[in-house]
Amino acid sequence: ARGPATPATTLRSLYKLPLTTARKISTHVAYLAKERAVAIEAVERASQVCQAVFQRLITAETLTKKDKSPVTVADFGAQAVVNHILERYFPDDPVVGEEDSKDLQGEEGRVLREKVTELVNATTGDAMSSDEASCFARSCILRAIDRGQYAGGPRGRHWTLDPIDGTKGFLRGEQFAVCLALIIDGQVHLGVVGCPNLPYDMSKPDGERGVLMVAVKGQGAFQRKLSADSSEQETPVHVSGVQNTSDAVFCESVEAQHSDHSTNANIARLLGITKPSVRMDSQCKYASVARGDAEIYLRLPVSETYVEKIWDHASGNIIIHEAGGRVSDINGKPLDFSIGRTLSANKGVVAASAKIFDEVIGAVQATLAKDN
Ligand SMILES: Nc1ncnc2c1ncn2[C@@H]1O[C@H](COP(=O)(O)OS(=O)(=O)O)[C@@H](OP(=O)(O)O)[C@H]1O
Ligand SMILES: [Mg+2]
Repeated sequence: ARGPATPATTLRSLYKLPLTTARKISTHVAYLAKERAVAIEAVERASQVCQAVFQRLITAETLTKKDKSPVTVADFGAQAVVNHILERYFPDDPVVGEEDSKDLQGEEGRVLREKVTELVNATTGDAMSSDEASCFARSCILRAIDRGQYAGGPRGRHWTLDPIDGTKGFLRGEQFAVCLALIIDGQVHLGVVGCPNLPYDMSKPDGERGVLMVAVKGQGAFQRKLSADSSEQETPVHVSGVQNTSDAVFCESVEAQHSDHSTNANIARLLGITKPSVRMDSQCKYASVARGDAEIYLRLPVSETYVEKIWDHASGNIIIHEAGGRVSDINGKPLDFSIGRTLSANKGVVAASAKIFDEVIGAVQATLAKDN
């Protein structure tokens, strides 16, 4: 007698495949399929929260005063939305998130808490039941944000979230990203980066903006239009085919405190690079290398004491690998996501297409040896 239909038996009858082949394909297709879909939904919703804040709260006045409060509202709102969606579908998965609810608590946090609650309800109202919405209006918003307090580590699965990566870029109306990744036994298995201000096609820099990039271990990296409906096509992305480093473009942080521009420039010189660097905030730099807009991402540390955070690199790391590139620290050591909330075993970050990666690390090492 026939048993219930499984993904494998469905594929076998659909495509007239031998069962062994259908089984292989079905495992491949199904691996983290639910996590992938939920992560995309969460990043899309959080990106909408950020864009709503940008439109409503950022004014000429907040910019001239260098007022950071709009980004604070968006940061908390985006983390609340992502954590809420993750809890609904994966209640047992802990989250390592950048924010905690301290600043929203008690009488002192009341104004900010009300702003965040109002924002989340306005942007996600249609996605929430009335019970959920009224829960958000009470205390659930704080609880959702604080689901991000997990310590991380080498065992089991956990998510890591940067609700707004590139806060300064966000305030300037330039590049920022919503970044969500799934880490299993210390390795990144799924990464999503939402880049609301990144042109969809770099050959048309003034064209449509908003890119979502996604990668699952072993399945390649893809981009789609942010906020596209789910039937919209995803297209695979690949790193650049440039073989000669002198033809390469490199990208780096906008902020000189986050990455050493002068050391980056010395490395570029050694590689024969003549084109100016592309300065861009956030993990959009990883997305740019993944789809071949640039060949190299250099993040040479400025401070001896700063330790990189896992949420600033996890999604970008898997997207680069799945697009055919490589990522390591400045000594060529893979980024170690198994330690906890930080990348304490690594110093700095270098990402490049696989063909030129060894040469880039060689130039990084030679430059550092000369400087010391
Ligand atoms: N000292 C120091 N060194 C290195 N990195 C630091 C440092 N201080 C902060 N950060 C982290 O940098 C994140 C943003 O850096 P980016 O390179 O992505 O953007 S930027 O161009 O520098 O704005 C930024 O992420 P967000 O806070 O999410 O914007 C920080 O986590
Ligand atoms: Mg960040």
